[in-house]
Amino acid sequence: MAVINLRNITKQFGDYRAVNNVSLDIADGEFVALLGPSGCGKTTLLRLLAGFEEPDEGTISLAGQVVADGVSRQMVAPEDRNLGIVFQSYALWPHMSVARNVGYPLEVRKMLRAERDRRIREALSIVSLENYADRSPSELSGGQRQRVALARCLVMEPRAVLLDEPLANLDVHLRETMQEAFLDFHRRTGATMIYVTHDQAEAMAMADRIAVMDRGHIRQMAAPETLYREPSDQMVAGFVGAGAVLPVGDITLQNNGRCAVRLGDADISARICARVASQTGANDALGLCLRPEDIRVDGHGTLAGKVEDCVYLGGRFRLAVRLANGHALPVYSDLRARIGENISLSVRDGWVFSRQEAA
Ligand SMILES: Nc1ncnc2c1ncn2[C@@H]1O[C@H](COP(=O)(O)OP(=O)(O)OP(=O)(O)O)[C@@H](O)[C@H]1O
Repeated sequence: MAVINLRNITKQFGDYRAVNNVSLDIADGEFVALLGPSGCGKTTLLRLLAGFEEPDEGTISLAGQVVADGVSRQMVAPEDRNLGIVFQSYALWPHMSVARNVGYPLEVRKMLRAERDRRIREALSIVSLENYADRSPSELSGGQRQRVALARCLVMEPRAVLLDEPLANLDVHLRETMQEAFLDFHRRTGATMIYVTHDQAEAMAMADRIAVMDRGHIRQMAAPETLYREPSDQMVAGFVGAGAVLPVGDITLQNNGRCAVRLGDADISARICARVASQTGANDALGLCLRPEDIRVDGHGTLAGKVEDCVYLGGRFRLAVRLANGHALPVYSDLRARIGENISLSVRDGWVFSRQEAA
């Protein structure tokens, strides 16, 4: 499976830059999610990779072969890129059995029957549908249909599998089951996978790395835990995970990549992004990202707030707390709290970063 390289890719529709100077390297066998709000350019980036769109600038290489070049206008056709594609709509033939749907791309290529049947059996087994070969797609659930679509791209032994919001049509329960199915597929095939979604939980659950996109740019590309703990800017901090980004006043640098931040009456010790550590002091360009698991409801805490909402999550409560400075903070608590109750919080960690966009 392939190494994929995008260099300075730009795609313009009229005077709107749907993809703006994007560079991206995807390793062999990696599972990468393209995550971002509606209209940020995820699907356009996937379509550029697939060959359905031509870049205005930049180059795309698959396993070292240039397949699109914005300067020379060199383009390898989608069918010659050997990429498997799974869409939101399953695009199965309703009049063909599951097995024939899966084997159809091989039939088109005139592959011999015996080899075709072997590959169909193997692909159906990978997606755990070996007992459904003779059914018609109308006799399957949405999740099973999506697994047929996965098996169909697998028989082609593609360089990589591109998935465009493949779970968007499924209900919440089935989405979780299918996340397991995709992870299992990834483990068993070692395929390079590029997965478009606007659902951060889905991206976090599956991807080795996530590229967070916003208005045509990649804001940050990192492992899910790095995006969550160390977002590079305000957009990423707000889009990935629960929590709050608060403006901070005076910041004093400490040792070991940490700093002291004044927030209301509380002094908080937080981690600080190396890139902005030189900008400490009174600085309203810096923000403090607080995640709920780093905050405790604590009679001795120094950060004061008032409970505005309390929701039972099973095992714990999620409180919406309004701080004296007017900002809202999500907090987890073992105990139920009354709406309007004054509570004190202690903060054991936070992350200070630049609120300005890096790009
Ligand atoms: N063929 C096209 N012609 C004109 N504008 C387009 C075309 N395709 C996409 N766009 C515009 O480019 C921008 C990015 O679209 P894209 O489909 O890549 O976004 P997305 O992040 O996948 O969004 P969604 O999650 O809603 O599918 C949007 O503003 C969209 O309207």
